[in-house]
Amino acid sequence: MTVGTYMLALDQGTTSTRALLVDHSGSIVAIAREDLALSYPQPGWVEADAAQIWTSATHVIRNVLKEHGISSEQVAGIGITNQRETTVVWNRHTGEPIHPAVVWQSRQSADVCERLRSLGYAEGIRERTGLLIDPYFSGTKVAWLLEHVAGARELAEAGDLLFGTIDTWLIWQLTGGQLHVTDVSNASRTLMLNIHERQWDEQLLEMLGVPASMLPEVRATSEVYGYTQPELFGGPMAIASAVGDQQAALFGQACFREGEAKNTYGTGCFMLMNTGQHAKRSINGLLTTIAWEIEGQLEYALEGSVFVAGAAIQWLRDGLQMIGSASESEEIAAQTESSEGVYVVPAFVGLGTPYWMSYVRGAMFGITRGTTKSHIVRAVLESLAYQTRDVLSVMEADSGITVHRLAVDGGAVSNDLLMQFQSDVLGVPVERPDEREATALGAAFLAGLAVGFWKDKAAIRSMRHVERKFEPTMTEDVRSELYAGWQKAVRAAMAF
Ligand SMILES: Nc1ncnc2c1ncn2[C@@H]1O[C@H](COP(=O)(O)OP(=O)(O)O)[C@@H](O)[C@H]1O
Ligand SMILES: O=P(O)(O)OC[C@H](O)CO
Repeated sequence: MTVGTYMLALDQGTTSTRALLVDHSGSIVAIAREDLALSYPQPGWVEADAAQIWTSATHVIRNVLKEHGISSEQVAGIGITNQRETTVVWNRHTGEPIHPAVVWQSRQSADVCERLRSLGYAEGIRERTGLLIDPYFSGTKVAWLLEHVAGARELAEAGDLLFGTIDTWLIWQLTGGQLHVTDVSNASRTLMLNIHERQWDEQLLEMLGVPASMLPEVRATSEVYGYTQPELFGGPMAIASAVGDQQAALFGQACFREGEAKNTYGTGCFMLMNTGQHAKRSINGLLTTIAWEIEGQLEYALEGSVFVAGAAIQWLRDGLQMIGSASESEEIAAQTESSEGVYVVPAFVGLGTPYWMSYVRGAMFGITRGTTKSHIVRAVLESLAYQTRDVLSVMEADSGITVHRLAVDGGAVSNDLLMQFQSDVLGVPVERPDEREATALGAAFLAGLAVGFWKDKAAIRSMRHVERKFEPTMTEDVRSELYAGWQKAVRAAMAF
């Protein structure tokens, strides 16, 4: 069935768009990347340019093919993976977005959330969507756009507007406006999908004031949806998967069995545990989400979402200019053996799992006259690890499964100091795979299954190898004391 030599993964993340070629052995043979600018028009708001996201996708696909002398015929299929929840609303006739993309981190729909809460919708929403009422999710962002962009409501009612998460926006563009589709994993992040019935929920749409005509068709995670316009890349390529980036990483880490979990350290930090065919309900602020649908089989996951992880390192670099590059954070943090009582709570856009407090903002504690840049940089790195411990504790409590090793991936896992501290603060070994681009691999694998590039999950699992295992070396007393300090810092930030 397969004719191509490579799978192409298009990884559209919060801070960059990347195209990667993956060969039959599961190795990434080429990467092209373009960084993206975000804007922060008001405190707590985060927006992106949807047109720039699309053009960056065309650039990286063209570049990865060109730089490696590969034609579109040599590509067996494209797997798209994307930052989730980020919302684009555009005019179906002109293709023009009516507003910048509202990024997943953005808090501008906090008032919509207050209203939904005050109307007593929390329990129903939780039950149907597996999610909570929070500005994080697309549905409240669409409601906000329809309420705040002049003329949007009328256009939406007339059927002239389309909604999409980034997968939908890219597929619509790649197919010249022929396909308006999404996959179940992305749809399950919108607050509009009933995750048990696998369809848009009319009552939820009514609650949010979103006309059904705006919504894409919901498809499986691994299937050929259509083909790219031939003129874009020198010939058509099959679009064979769309998948939310965190679910993609779960797949890329071969967490196929119930109870297998991974943690991805990118802009945010997301821990997902496969729960098989059961949509497991959390009582501690985890989300229940669809992992993927393959050959008609839906699988679910529990998720802990941390809004600010690598973004805090970018803040050190761009906001405070304390470091010259993200990787320099390791060298500077290593100048001190400990953060000496300094804690940074990077709640720039509120707190996600397990707190879900949209109005909390960041804070720093424990500063003395002796505090230096390296203490602060170290405390920021440590905050990624503490937030992960917050999530892991509730993941174990809600799933009833003890995590004996944590599989990690994402941009920040190249930081050895962070990985060692992570293992220490969890008291659990941390396993870093040789191929750290688990998100892109997951998309390539899912698309590869759809076009017969790989036979099955067993073939995929055999391609995953651990590069380095970080073992805990800290004593339990030190671990408990440090973590107690973090919990105190979070409580203080929440009280501010
Ligand atoms: N060596 C490092 N130490 C700490 N953080 C890092 C390091 N390298 C990259 N990062 C962080 O990782 C993030 C980029 O990871 P990536 O997985 O590409 O994110 P995304 O998909 O969210 O755009 C950035 O926020 C960056 O600050
Ligand atoms: O851009 P990332 O990789 O941090 O992912 C963002 C998440 O999908 C948001 O839910």
